[in-house]
Amino acid sequence: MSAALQLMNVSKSYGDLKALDRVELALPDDAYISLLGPSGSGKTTLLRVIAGFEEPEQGAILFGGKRIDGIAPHNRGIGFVFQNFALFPHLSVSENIAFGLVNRELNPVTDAASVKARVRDIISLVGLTGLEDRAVTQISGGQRQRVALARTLVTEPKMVLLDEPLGALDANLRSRMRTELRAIRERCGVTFLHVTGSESEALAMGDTVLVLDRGHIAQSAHSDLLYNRPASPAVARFLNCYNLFSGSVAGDVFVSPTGRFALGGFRQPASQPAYAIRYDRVDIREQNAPVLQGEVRLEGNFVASEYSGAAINSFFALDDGRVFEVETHLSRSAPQTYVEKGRYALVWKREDALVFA
Ligand SMILES: Nc1ncnc2c1ncn2[C@@H]1O[C@H](COP(=O)(O)OP(=O)(O)OP(=O)(O)O)[C@@H](O)[C@H]1O
Repeated sequence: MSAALQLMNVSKSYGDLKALDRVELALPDDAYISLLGPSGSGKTTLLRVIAGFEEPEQGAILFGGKRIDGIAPHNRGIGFVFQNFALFPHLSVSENIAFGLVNRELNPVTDAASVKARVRDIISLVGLTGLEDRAVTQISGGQRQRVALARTLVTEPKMVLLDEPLGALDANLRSRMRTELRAIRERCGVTFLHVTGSESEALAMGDTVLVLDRGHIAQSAHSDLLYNRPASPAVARFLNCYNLFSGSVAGDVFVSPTGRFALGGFRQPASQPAYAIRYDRVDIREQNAPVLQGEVRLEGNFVASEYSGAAINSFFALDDGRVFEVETHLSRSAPQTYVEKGRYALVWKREDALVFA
């Protein structure tokens, strides 16, 4: 796996604020990469530095083995798709797509027949055939998204950066466009680096998911690994599928203000000790149900449930006031009803917990 893009020790500050802090990164050729992080973690800044809209004050950026920091954005061979699509409202679908090709500084394509052929190919690639002459104000949000992508792809970039590309679409369309974007990328074979604040989008789309935390890469891993083995409590928190407790390890017990949990699960070295149990690894039982060998138990009062189609998420108030979440997949059991404020046992297997210590 060759590294198409490499960032070495890259930092970018705005005044006293370190938006990127010594970022180290190597992205492969021909892959879909998701970049996940909470608001303000530096995702957009990282894209802008790679694209050349911002220059880092420290470090080096290599693309295809050559240094590109200091080179103008349009000479980097990297395309950028903006969240709001940034289309020209007075131009048609094909005119929008042709614009970048005809007007680019480096190697503009001026021969009308070549422009037409390339625009036609790219329109077919992104699935817009039949809409060539339509004004971009008269197409749907998903179609506008494709025009924005086509406008970038027509210039044959070697990598495409997408800043929250599905953010402007409604939920239905967003999930359809996930599959579409992946399919388009596979057809054109260039690396997509897709910024998102949504953990489900990042996990669903990325061959690799990068997690950004306060300006540095907290983890870079395949979706599966990231989900099952977050590298730090911070990554587990962003994934929004773990109940997390801080505390410390004492022998074979994790001691937290909420309770004492017998250890037995995976241990991940970390500077901040924490205990994490995934929402979907917890059983909800009657308060007096027996606890089996190797199980860990907490008690909580039922607050509410939220139905999300394939699963139900139930929320319990623990005795220290914290909220504990349990996800029950409906393929595994019929929906249960719980008594409001009723007291229940929340039970999991020791080996299902992750311990950061
Ligand atoms: N032009 C700027 N001037 C000053 N501060 C900036 C500028 N751009 C970004 N920042 C700050 O840098 C940090 C990182 O911002 P960035 O936009 O990269 O985060 P993000 O992860 O993309 O956030 P969001 O998901 O909310 O878009 C934030 O604290 C932000 O306020």
